[in-house]
Amino acid sequence: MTPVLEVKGLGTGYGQLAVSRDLSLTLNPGETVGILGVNGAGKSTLLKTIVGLLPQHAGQVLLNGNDISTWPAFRRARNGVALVPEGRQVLAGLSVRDNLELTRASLPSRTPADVFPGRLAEVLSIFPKLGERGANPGSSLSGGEQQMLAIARALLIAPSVMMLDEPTQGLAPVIVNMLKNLLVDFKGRFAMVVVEQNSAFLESVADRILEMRSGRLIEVAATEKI
Ligand SMILES: Nc1ncnc2c1ncn2[C@@H]1O[C@H](COP(=O)(O)OP(=O)(O)OP(=O)(O)O)[C@@H](O)[C@H]1O
Repeated sequence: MTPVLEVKGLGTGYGQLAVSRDLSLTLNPGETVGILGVNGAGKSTLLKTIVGLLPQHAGQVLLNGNDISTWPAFRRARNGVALVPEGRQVLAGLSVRDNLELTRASLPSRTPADVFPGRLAEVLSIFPKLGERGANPGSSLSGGEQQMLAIARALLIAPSVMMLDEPTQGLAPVIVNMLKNLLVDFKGRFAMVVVEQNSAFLESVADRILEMRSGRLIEVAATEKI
């Protein structure tokens, strides 16, 4: 089976600063991998590098066997690499509807006109609150609703791999539970990489858990207490 995502010997960092030197990660279609690690370990840097928001220092990123290392972020998104960023990154001054509409630009240019509205209807059926609040500014949403909006945007590109950066951060336990059920529901439809500090959450959604230590990814048993 060709992995949906393969990261080989990846070096990440900012300018002269190296964060990780030799990261490897293989993700099979539909697989969910969790990544734990202390603050500053380089988890967000890894996700941003995979989606093309940061230049890689070394190594390769392959999507369905194709080397996408030199592709800009928009091309990776058009080919199904989605990021649900840390802090949601909802555009506070735009309406909920416009936050969703912006994702239209992330679809390949030859996408038939009826595809986006069809996907939007499907996404709003998963998150009806976003439809009800469509005209309201992004800033009016609660933390949990903003997280749903961030996930909705990622779903609109029909991801083959969705990366979620600390999705439970700042959410009430009842919302974390809803989020857990949502991700469990997504499992198998597309691959996911979930970066989290909440190991119990990862244990309930991930097929396997890796820990980032000293710039490397180390496999840990799903049941091991971190
Ligand atoms: N824009 C930046 N410029 C320079 N260094 C940065 C930048 N962003 C992060 N770093 C540094 O890169 C390292 C890894 O940060 P990163 O945010 O990837 O860690 P993380 O594991 O995601 O931690 P957290 O859980 O706190 O988000 C840290 O030492 C951090 O200070």
